[in-house]
Formats: sequence, C-alpha cells, structure tokens
Amino acid sequence: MPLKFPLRIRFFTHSLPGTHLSYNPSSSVPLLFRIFSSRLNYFELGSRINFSTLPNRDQPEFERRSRDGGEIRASKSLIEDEEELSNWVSGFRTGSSRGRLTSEDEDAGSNVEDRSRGRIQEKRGIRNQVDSFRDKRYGGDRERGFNSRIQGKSSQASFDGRKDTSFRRDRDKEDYKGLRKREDILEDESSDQDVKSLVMGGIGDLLSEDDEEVDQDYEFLKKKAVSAFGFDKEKVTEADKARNANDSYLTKTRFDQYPLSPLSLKAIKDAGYETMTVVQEATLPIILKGKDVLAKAKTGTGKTVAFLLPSIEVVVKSPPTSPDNKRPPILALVICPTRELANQAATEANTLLKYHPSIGVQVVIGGTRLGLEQKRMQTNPCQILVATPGRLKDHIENTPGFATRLKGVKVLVLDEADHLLDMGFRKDIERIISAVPKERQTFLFSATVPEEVRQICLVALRRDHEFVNCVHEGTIETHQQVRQMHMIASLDRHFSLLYTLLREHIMDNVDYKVIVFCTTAMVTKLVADLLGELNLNVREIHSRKPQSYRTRVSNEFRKSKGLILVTSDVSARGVDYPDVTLVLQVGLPKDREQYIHRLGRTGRKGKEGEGILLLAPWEEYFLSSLKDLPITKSPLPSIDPETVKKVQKALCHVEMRNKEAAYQAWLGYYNSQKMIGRDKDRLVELANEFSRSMGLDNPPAIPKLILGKMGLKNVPGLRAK
Ligand SMILES: Nc1ncnc2c1ncn2[C@@H]1O[C@H](COP(=O)(O)OP(=O)(O)OP(=O)(O)O)[C@@H](O)[C@H]1O
Repeated sequence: MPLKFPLRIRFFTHSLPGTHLSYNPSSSVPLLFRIFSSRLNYFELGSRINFSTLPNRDQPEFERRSRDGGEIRASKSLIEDEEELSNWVSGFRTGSSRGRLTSEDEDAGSNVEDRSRGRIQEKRGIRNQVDSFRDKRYGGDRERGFNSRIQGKSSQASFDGRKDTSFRRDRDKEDYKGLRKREDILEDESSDQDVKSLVMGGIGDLLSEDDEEVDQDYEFLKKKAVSAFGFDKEKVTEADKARNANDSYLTKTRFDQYPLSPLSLKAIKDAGYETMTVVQEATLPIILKGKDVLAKAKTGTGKTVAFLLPSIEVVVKSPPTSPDNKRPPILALVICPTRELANQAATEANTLLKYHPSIGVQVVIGGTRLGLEQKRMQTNPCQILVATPGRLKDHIENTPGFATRLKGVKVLVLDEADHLLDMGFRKDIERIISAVPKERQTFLFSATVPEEVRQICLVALRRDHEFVNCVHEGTIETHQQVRQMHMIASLDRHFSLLYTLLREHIMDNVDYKVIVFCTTAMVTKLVADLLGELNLNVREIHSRKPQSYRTRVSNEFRKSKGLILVTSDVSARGVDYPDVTLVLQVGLPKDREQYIHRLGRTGRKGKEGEGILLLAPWEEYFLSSLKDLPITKSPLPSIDPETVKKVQKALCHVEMRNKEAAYQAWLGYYNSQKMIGRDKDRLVELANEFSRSMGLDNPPAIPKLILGKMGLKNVPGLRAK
C-alpha cells in the first residue's frame, strides 16, 4: 500500500537528531497511531543511541544524550476522586454539563468527561498534540529545522485548530470558573486514584492495540534502526555497573568550583551542602551554559537544588525591577505535581535565598484561597513562583495582570516532569507553557523518564537540549541500600498481615518511621482508621483531607520518629521525609514508575531503608514490570489467631460509611487496571472479596449512575442503589 512506506520512513527518522516526525491525521490511518501508542513504547532506539558530547569522565555516573525518540505513553486514569465524579454526575442530571458531553472541542480542563474523553483522544491524536504544541513553542514556524518542512501543512491545520479551542475557552470562562472550584479540591491532580478510575475502567478494552500488522511494522522499524546504527544494545561497562553498585549520591565537586553568586554559596554552606550530588554536578555546567536540560536521577539525590540553584542565578543576574512597576515580572516558574512538593520546593528555595533578601519566592497551590495568593504575589517580592498546575492555570485566567507578569519568565522548571506531562496534567501544562515566553530556559527533572514519555518532553524543550541521565540503562533505578521485598497473600489476610508487619518493624526499630501507601484516598482512610483502632501511632494524608491538615501532618511527619504515615499517591513523588525506615505498598501500584517513586521515600541521601510490596495472588503479574529491580519474594510472617481476632474486632469499629466508600473506590481503581478491569465478573468477585476482608459479607450498594459510568451495570454480584 503506497501509504505505508512513507509512514515508516517518517517514523524512523524521528529518532535522528534534528529531525521530527510529522503526522498528518487525515491520511495517517489508525496503523500509525497504533504503532505510536503501543509499539514505540518498547522500541528502544532512543535509549540505544548515545549522542554524548561530553568528554570521557570516569567520576560522575551520568550520561548525556541528545534528544531521543521515545514515544507517548498510554494515559493514566483521569478522574480525580469520588467527589468530582458525583459533582459531575449531579451536573449531568441537571443538564449543566450536557454541552460538554457532546462538544468535541470543549476544553474546560477539569471536566470529568473532558478528561475521560481525553484519554481516548490521547491514544488517537497524540501526534497531533505534539505537533500543535510544538507549533506553539516555536511559534508555528515550521522552518525551524524539523523535517516538518515537508509536512508543514497538517501541522498548521492543527495549530489553527488550537486557536479555535482557546477562543472557545475564553468564551466559556465563566463556566470554567465553576469547574475550577471543583478542581481546587483536586489540586493533587491525578495523584489520588479513587474514582478517577471509575469512569476509565470501562475504556481500557477499547485501547487494546495488539495487531499483527503493527507487529510487522515494529519489527521492520527495529531492524532498520539496528542496521543503521550498527548496534542493538547500549553498552553498559563493568565500570558503570560498579559505580552504580556503589550508589554514592555525592561527588567530590564543590559548589564554589562554579561561577555561582557568593551569596548563594554562603547559603549552600549554611545548609550543610559541602559537595554536589551526582545530578547537581552533571546538570549545573550545562544549565549555566544556557541550555535546556532533561535530567533523570534516582530519588532523594538532590534534584531540587539542581534546578533551583541555577534558576536563582538567572534571577540574580536579571536587572532589578523598578519599584513603580505594578506588574513586576516573575522570572522563574517551578511547577510541581502536588501541593506538598510545591511547599517543599519553596522551602528549599528560601534556604538557598537566605542571603538574597530582595528575591522572593511565592507558592500558589490548590486548597487555599485564591484571593490570599493574589494578595501575597502583589505585595511581596515574587521573582520565583512555585505552583501546582491547576492553580497556576487558574491565576493565568483569573488574576488581573498575572499573565503579563508571566511574560517575564526566563526559566521554567517541571519537577516530576514525566508525571506532569502525563495525561492527567497535560492540558494545564500546555496552557501554562503557552503563557510563558518561548525564549526561556527549561529544566525537566524526574527519577523516572520512561521511553514513551520522552517524546512528550520535547514539547517543552529546545531542540539542542541535553538529556542528562544519571541512571545508566542496564543499571537499576532504585537504591542498592534499600532492601526490596514482595509478599503474596490472599486479600482476606492483608489487614492482619499489614498489622503484623508493622508491629514487627516497630519492635525492630526504635526510631521507626513508616509510610504505608494505599491504592486510593478512601482505602487510605480505611487503613488509617483501622491502624488507629489497633492503637498504632498513625497519621493520614490524601486528597480528601483539607490542605491545612495535610500541611500540618506533613510537617509533623517530617520531624518525627515513631510514626506511621498512611497515604495515597499524593505522597508518592518528591516529598523529602528524612529517615523513613520502611515503605509498605499495599495493593497494586499504578505502574512501575509509581512503585519506584513510592519506594524512593526511603533510602534518601544514601541512607538505608526497606520496602515491602504486599499483593494478592491475582496482582502478582505486576512483578514482571519490576523484574530488573532487586526485589525478592519474602515468606509471609506467621499470623497468630489472636492477631486475626484483634484485627477483626478493630474493623468492626471502623465506620460503615468509610468501608462503603473504600469498597467503591477499590472497585473503581481496579476497574481501571487493564489486566484486572477487563473481566468484569472476575473484578466484582475480587471486589466482594475485598468487602469480606473488611468484615462486610454483603457488599455495599453503589449508585446506579456510578455503576453505569464504570461500565458495571448488571454485573452479577454488585448491588445497585
Ligand atoms: N549537595 C547536597 N549535599 C547534601 N545534601 C543535599 C545536597 N543537595 C540536596 N541535598 C538534600 O538531599 C535531600 C534530597 O533532595 P531532593 O528532595 O531534592 O531529592 P530528589 O532527587 O528531588 O528526590 P525525589 O526524586 O524523591 O524527588 C534533601 O534533604 C536535600 O536537602
């Protein structure tokens, strides 16, 4: 077929430096997006081509690459939590959301339906998004060296489409305001899994892409790549492996070896940072040269300082703003996926700014009053702004003069970049990037940068950016000094096991500090209630708690010892709690990356730690995604009958409505997991097993509307109300 050949060529050239795959949605048959959305994920050409420009150095454990060609990942769950869903459902009932349900172009960002539809669109139109997004970044100038010169037409069309969408967005501003209110509650966008999974669960099946034709194309492309570049696998030397095994996060390089402001150096010294960490040493010289950077480095190895320090330098070197300027520019913009992380980054920035009194850091996050933030930004110095995406977008659209201030941005940072560029945040990030100048420096940092997200990263970065990878391919992404175990036990034993494991850990560690990760916010609440009933010293953090409470608990946990934090994924990434002795993950993590980030809450700064993943037998398949990590099977501790009784008794004291909410959230979460959600009968059997494990033989009834949205209407074993 004539169409196929050019598609292959274009796809292939995408991995070459300075080239760009173009995609014409009108002609590019489903075959192309099927290749992109599934196979390219595993097409590792990007990771195998090292365009290193650094001279050989044997000390730091990083490698640099030119931009490479991973591809777009399948999206994640999109609905934030039950509250959002039920709000939306009521909106639907009253007809207020109806327009959004049918309009393809609606772009209210936080609308549940938008998001769920977005997931399908991501699969189908992802190439479009990258093209049009890149158009924005490069001002629609197709002559900027991408091979889009050949394919400019289609991209221009999609750019026009975007203009249309933003026009509509303006038109619907009022409507949008109402939606933002709801989004505020959910500012930890896509961090809690609850009912955001509900709607998506039924969609998974539509997204299956196995197809013989795709297989053939994949093989063809792979062969071409290997023959063109003459190698099939990135070489990992013994020296690399030895360095990784050593796993030291500090280097011998001092900060004063670089041309940093003396006042910053003084603050660094006061903070007790003597030498640079690996990622700091690897990125600082490149950033100081003015380049964009995509950096991958293990958890807890100082990425925050790595991006803050050079950002501060940019601010220091910028001319001071006149006091008469009513809209002084924001010079550095740091985006973090969660509120806790944003607060933490701001605190670190303040540490580094100790001797720069005229430079101010402000934080804008959801869950606080917009008006207060507006006032703070207006009355205090605000050259550096740390924000979560939803709230930042809100300010862009609703705070007078804010958009003008953003025009001063010289540095844009995306912390946890892979997560921010994932589907849950993508629209907000697009909006934000379009609000800051194209002429800027951009830094993307994360402990995980899956191949399939790399392509998306390109939309924010300049063509000549550097990829700094401090985790060599072929070496492990987690810390050697963290002992990782998994345990497989039937659901009915999970609560007793959890209690037993915690008790044993407490007995062995006087200064214990444990984080228990649960699948959803409501399951987190249930587990926290249960452990509290069992007289363990617990705190809980998840998206259903008010922000003030979350900040308080987070600060308390940071400082304490002898405490267990039960949490959802709002604490999975970036949060720096020192000296965590154990991370216990109960149930299926959202994906491999989330497992790594959660585990990364222990073993920070070279310290030791322990990680346990507790799964049910039908969740065991997840382990195949961790097979390159040093995680071993652990025998189950024996549980004495007294413990079982004690746990059952404690469960009786947990409020019924919390159990009901946990059941519904559990069902929604696993419904969205492709492997489990596929077979609805089996899913419901498992959910009812979970219900029994809470002591409820009769599973709680679920509103019909919600069952409908989950695609679970009339599935035997469910009770509808
Ligand atoms: N040069 C340094 N020397 C010693 N400690 C440092 C240095 N730089 C940063 N730190 C400390 O290391 C700890 C971990 O840093 P940070 O939270 O930035 O890690 P991270 O790599 O961003 O982790 P994650 O991937 O989990 O987000 C922090 O307590 C920070 O203060």
